[in-house]
Amino acid sequence: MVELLYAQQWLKGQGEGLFNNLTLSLLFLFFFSVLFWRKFNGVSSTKLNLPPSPPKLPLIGHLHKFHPFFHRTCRDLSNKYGSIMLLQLGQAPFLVVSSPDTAKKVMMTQDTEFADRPPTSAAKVMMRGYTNVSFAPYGDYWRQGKKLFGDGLLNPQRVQSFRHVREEEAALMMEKIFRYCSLQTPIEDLSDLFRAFISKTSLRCVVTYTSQDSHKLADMYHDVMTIMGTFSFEDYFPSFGYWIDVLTGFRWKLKSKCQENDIYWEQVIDEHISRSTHNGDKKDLLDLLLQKEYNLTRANIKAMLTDLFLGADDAATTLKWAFAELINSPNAMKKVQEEVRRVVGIKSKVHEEDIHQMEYLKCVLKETLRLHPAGPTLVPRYNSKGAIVNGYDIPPNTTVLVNVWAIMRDPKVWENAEEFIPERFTNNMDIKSPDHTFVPFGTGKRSCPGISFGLAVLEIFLANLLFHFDWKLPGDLKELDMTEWQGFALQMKAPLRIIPTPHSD
Ligand code: HEM
Repeated sequence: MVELLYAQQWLKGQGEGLFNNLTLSLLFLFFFSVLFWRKFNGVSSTKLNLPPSPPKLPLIGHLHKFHPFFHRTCRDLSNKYGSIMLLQLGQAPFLVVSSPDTAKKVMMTQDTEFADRPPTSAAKVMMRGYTNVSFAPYGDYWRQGKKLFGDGLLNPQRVQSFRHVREEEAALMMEKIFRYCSLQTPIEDLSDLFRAFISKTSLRCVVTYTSQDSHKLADMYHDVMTIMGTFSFEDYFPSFGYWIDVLTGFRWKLKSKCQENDIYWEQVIDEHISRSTHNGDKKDLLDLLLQKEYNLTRANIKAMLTDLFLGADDAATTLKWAFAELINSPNAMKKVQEEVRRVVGIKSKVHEEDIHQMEYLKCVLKETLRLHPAGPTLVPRYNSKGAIVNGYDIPPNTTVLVNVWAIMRDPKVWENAEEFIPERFTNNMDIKSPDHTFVPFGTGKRSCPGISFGLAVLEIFLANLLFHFDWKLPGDLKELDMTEWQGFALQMKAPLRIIPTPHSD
């Protein structure tokens, strides 16, 4: 029972407001678990050479060990049980990989064996039966989707073609901040502006024209990220968890977010179709997705659009961390501002060609992604068939978490691993290091296709923020609170409350 109380504490942290009926739910959980205990633990695993695993409890397996932050608990357990470790979370087996060598096997060498994604209740609903790219089962549909994303939006040539959109939106965000300066009060949360303007930039790249409100989109996706990261009983207790999710209100919340999302995209698509019959706008990604030859239904298209805006939210999250790290590291802030201002010189704003000369700015972003990867255990992988890794048997239908957060903070690999030191990247390390010690976007078949797009957005926004303004914390505050908050992405919990002053030189 003590263990259930631990679990209760943990679950409470996962989704505020969703667990009013938690006690009732846990009673159900206990009742059903007793019923299913024999069935799910009766399977003999004695013949298999399974990876090491901590002692587990009946019914809930290792669930009780989980502090709100998966990646931190996994790192602590891996320090004790090894860099490849099998956990049982409720009824679901999880493989946790925490060393560069084993990560390379799972993501590259044995890529095809682990190229699926696990079924999760949130992705099933939000992604209309896994018909987006990031949760699509490995196969032809996923391949076609990833290619369409590349051709229409994400390949380097397309990313380059959207340069004017990024520059315009960055300039608009600066205008907005200039207006705050005259008020002489702190901006309550600068990261709200990051999300709004990055979403708007992405929306303008995906669909050349829409009258829909992009600020609404930013808020909507922030909520989607939250609900995608909320604990679902069904994911851990597939045989009965659905009904507990109904009781807790999770299913209702999921459906209503999905409907809101649906209505938004329906309007964008309808408007796009009626407009493109009347004028000759340049073809955009939405045109491509609507082409008959690809056989995509409206539901498929909406799922794919959802994918892209989760990526935009990741970029906004990364910008917030980068900015916060700079505020807390005055030396790094001074150095990067000097670089940006030297390169831009007497021009009135940052242009993208300037960025090529901003080596330290790029180091700042890499160091941010090392310490605060948006996906600390990546998007989970899944093996539909049994596999062997490092001589261990991995049972079929295991969810695989590659703990890149732990790998990128491993003191055996990184000197002063917990400190923000952008200089460590002056060796021009690639954004995917071949030895797998630095892999914030994953590697292999399921790696992030949005790297060029995401980095281009981050660089121009950050450079502008550093060029135009000096920044200080309100009152006597010396440092920002860097406490994490885990939704679908790893976020910074505290708002970015800060005072801008226009830089005049
Ligand atoms: C700083 C920004 C971003 C970060 C840190 C990030 C990170 C990631 C990570 C860790 C994964 C999982 C990789 C794996 O499982 O190996 C991923 C997948 C993905 N990302 Fe990104 N991402 C970012 C921006 C974007 C953007 C801007 C887009 C699109 C507009 C995007 C689209 C995707 C898609 C579609 C997938 C799924 C790929 C697949 O399953 O094949 N991401 N991203």
